[in-house]
Amino acid sequence: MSTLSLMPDAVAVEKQAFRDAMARLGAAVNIITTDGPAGRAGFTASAVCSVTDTPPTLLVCLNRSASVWSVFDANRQLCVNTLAAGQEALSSLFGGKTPVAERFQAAQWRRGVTGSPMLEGALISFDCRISEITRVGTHDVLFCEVLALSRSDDAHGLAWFDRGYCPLLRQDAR
Ligand SMILES: NC(=O)c1ccc[n+]([C@@H]2O[C@H](COP(=O)([O-])OP(=O)(O)OC[C@H]3O[C@@H](n4cnc5c(N)ncnc54)[C@H](O)[C@@H]3O)[C@@H](O)[C@H]2O)c1
Ligand SMILES: Cc1cc2c(cc1C)N(C[C@H](O)[C@H](O)[C@H](O)COP(=O)(O)O)c1[nH]c(=O)[nH]c(=O)c1N2
Repeated sequence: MSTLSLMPDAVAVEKQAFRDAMARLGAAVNIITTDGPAGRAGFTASAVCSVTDTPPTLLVCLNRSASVWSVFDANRQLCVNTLAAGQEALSSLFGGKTPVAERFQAAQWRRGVTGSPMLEGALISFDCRISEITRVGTHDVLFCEVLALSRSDDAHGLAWFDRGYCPLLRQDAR
């Protein structure tokens, strides 16, 4: 077992060391979608977490160099579709360089209250308005107020861990 010691006088952690470290944090896999005046777009994100329940708010980190960035920035509404086990191919499609129309052709969608595409068969979908955006380094942190929820009760979860997909079994299936 190797140990990486963090020296008190360390000035910076290299980008690759940071990514290698972050690869050890398992996270849910989400397809973030939007539709509105600037058009429809979607991308895969693991950088999603709960902020507060009053008002119900989560955050999504979006790289400003992503082709979809300007669409999210203009529409100011989005849907976080958390993937279920078995939806790995959709994650790869929305996480690659595939044209946006092709990404959406691969699944069934309906409209949430904001008009953003909600994924049929998602583990859970959070339909949101973007309440605030903060710039940090290369990314925008999108704070999203949750306006509506839609869930699948029978599906198992999916995690991104160690640069690969891992199914997450619900308690009653273990
Ligand atoms: N937060 C993000 O922007 C983010 C998160 C996960 C994956 N990705 C992208 O998906 C692809 C595959 O990722 P991977 O996990 O197989 O290997 P990787 O080595 O690129 O990333 C390992 C981990 O580092 C973090 N990370 C990667 N790129 C980042 C970035 N630009 N900003 C902040 N954190 C970042 C994520 O937690 C990721 O799981 C890469 O192109 C990566 O950039 C981006
Ligand atoms: C598993 C996984 C997880 C993430 C990503 C990829 C994958 C495969 N990507 C990258 C993101 O999905 C990708 O850059 C977009 O699809 C935009 O790509 P284009 O610029 O449109 O080709 C990503 N990007 C981002 O800005 N925030 C994130 O949290 C994540 N997380």
